[in-house]
Amino acid sequence: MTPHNHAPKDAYAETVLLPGDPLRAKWVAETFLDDAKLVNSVRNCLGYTGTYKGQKVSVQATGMGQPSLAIYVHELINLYGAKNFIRIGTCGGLNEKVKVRDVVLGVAASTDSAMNAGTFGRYHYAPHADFDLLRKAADLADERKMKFHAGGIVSSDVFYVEGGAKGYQPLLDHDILAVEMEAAALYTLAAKFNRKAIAICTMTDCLITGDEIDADARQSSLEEMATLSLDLAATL
Ligand SMILES: O=P(O)(O)O[C@H]1O[C@H](CO)[C@@H](O)[C@H]1O
Ligand SMILES: O=c1cc[nH]c(=O)[nH]1
Repeated sequence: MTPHNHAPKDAYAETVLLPGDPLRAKWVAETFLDDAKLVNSVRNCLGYTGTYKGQKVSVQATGMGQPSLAIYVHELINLYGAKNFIRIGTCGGLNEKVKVRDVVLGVAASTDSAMNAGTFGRYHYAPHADFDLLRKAADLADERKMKFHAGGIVSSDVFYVEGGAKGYQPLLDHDILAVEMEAAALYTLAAKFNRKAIAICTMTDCLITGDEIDADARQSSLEEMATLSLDLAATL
């Protein structure tokens, strides 16, 4: 038990899906898991454990931004023994080849966050996904004939970036596909504690074209990301 999580020590599975949004955690648990039980509701940052295709799986909301995610993931690793982390997020498009509803596998996560500066000093550490998870996720997406992209993303500390897409110009110039707000901290923590992590995100709004997911399509779009991630969890 911690100030952020009142679940007992054995409450979580080794594999944990991590949406930012607590209601996405609830939706995944109630829609796709068998025997889902609420294990954490501190601050309404909901966490559930159940089974998927016979495999024990958890889903824990992280809130928005790297400091918030880092609290939940640090505790999941160090107090709850979690081993594999699959972020299931939304992201903004930064590249015209990524269309609304497309899934992005975050191979590496650049960031403007100061969180790693103290740790790495003069180095610019490159937070990256686990290769095993990445390869399995890409293979599963291919099997489903899903449209996905694998490449660099940016974990931004700022949602409302000055100038919109133009505010990301150096990243646009270096083939970054999308922006979200948590993957860099997740990848860094996973590397530090020898765990596996990947961010799988659905593009909901393109900062270049202004295209947005429409309300009707939102659920079904996130469903592709959720079931791909659960199928990945079932292989671990
Ligand atoms: O949909 P989630 O997982 O919350 O992810 C994205 O959405 C939030 C911003 O709206 C940030 O947390 C960003 O990373
Ligand atoms: O962080 C995010 C997530 C979705 N869309 C954005 O523009 N930014």
